[in-house]
Amino acid sequence: MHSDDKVDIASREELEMLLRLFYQDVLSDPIIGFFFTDVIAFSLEQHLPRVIDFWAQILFGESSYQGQLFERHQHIHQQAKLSQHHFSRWLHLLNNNIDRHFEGLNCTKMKTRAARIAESMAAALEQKSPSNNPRTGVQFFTP
Ligand code: HEM
Repeated sequence: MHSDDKVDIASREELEMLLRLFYQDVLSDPIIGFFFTDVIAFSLEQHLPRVIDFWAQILFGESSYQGQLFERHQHIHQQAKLSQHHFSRWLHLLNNNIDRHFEGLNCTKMKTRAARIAESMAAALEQKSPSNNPRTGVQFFTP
């Protein structure tokens, strides 16, 4: 579907607009909202600059992101398991917000990269998960 009133994500201002809408959905979401409201003491205003840096690096080639992406999510995962259906929901909300407001190459890039990062993050967390492996029955941590 082509729409003339949509533009590509081309600046930090547009990233901020998109991410504010995304986190508005995330925070009130019945499936993943609790990670942000109950599991982590989450502050949107503290989080936004880091997440804008993160995406500006991927989309605009800035070298702005200084964070610890995996460690942050591993910390969450240790308190409440981040499962595949949480990642699917997160991606769904992101893709929805991108498609509702923007259109173009950076949109495709953001959706593709998000899916790839989510996949590798989920796989890495699963490996370190403090639970039984359902496929092999191997117990990684003794109670
Ligand atoms: C179910 C999926 C996810 C949940 C529930 C989730 C939740 C969170 C939460 C609660 C934080 C704040 C952590 C803190 O302040 O200590 C955070 C940080 C962050 N998340 Fe996620 N996240 C998910 C998936 C992703 C994915 C797939 C990406 C990237 C494609 C991502 C990118 C980020 C970034 C860049 C930060 C900032 C990290 C930093 O401070 O350096 N998240 N996430």
